[in-house]
Amino acid sequence: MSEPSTPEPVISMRGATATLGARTVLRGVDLTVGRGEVAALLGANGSGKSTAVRSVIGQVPLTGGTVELFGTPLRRFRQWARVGYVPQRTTAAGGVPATIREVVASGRLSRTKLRLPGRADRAAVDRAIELVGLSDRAKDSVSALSGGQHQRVLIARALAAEPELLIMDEPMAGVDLASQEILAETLREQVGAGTTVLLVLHELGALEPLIDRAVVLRDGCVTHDGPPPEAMGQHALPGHDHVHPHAASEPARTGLLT
Ligand SMILES: Nc1ncnc2c1ncn2[C@@H]1O[C@H](COP(=O)(O)OP(=O)(O)OP(=O)(O)O)[C@@H](O)[C@H]1O
Repeated sequence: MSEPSTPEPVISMRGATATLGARTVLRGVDLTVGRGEVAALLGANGSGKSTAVRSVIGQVPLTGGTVELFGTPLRRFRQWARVGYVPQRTTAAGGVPATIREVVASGRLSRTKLRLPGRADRAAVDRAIELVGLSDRAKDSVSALSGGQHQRVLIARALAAEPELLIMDEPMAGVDLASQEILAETLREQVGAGTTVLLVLHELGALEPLIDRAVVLRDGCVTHDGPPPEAMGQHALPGHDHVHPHAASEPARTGLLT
C-alpha cells in the first residue's frame, strides 16, 4: 500500500475475445484508457476496431475476457450517463420528423431519467449544440442536414449528457472539411475540460495533436500500444491502403495500419 496509486482506469478491457457470426473478431484484446487520456484505436478495415468499442459498452458480448468501466465490471455497470457514445456513421433522422434540438435533447435523457428537464438540462443541450456550431440551425429538421452536419448532431447528442468518457467510432468519416475543423475544436474543448476519450480512427489526421496513445489492432490482436507512431499522422507509406467503406473520395492511406 506504500506506492502512490495510479489513477483508476476509465476503461479496462483484458483478454477480450468476441465472435460475430462464425468469425472470431477479437482475439485477446487488452485496452486500458486512463482518466483524462485520449486514446485512438487504429487498424485496417475489418481489424476489429468497431467490435472492440462496441464490446466496451456491452453492445457486443464477449466470449472471453473482461471489461470494467470506471472500475466496475460491465455486467454491474449502470451509470450510463457518464458515457457518451457516437456510433459509426448512422443517421440522426431515423425516419421520424425531429429538430436538431430534439435529437440533441434526447441525449440528455440518461441524466433526466423520468423527471422533467430543468434549467441545467436545457443549458447543457444548448451548450452541446453551440459546441458543434449548429446554434443557428437548432430548430431545423435533421432530415435537411448534410452528412457532416448529421455527425455534428450525433456528437452534440452524446455531449448533452456531459459524459466523463466519450467514445466515438470514426467521427471524421465522410465529414466535410469545415465540419472536421469544428469537430476537432469541439474535441479539444472536451479534452481541455478533462473528458476521457476513446476514438476509432483510420488515420490520425487533424486529431493527431490531441492523441496521447495509439492502440493498433490487426486481425483482432493488438500490435501496438503506445505513442502514436509517426507515420500514422500522414497518409504514409505506399502500398498500405485502408479503404474506408463510407469515403466518397479516393482511399486514404494509413501506413502502419495494415
Ligand atoms: N454482424 C456481423 N456478422 C459477422 N461478421 C461481422 C459482423 N459485423 C462485422 N463483422 C466482421 O467482423 C470483422 C471486424 O469488424 P469491425 O467492424 O469490428 O472492424 P473495423 O476494424 O471497425 O473495420 P472498419 O474500419 O471497416 O469499420 C470484419 O471482418 C467484419 O466483416
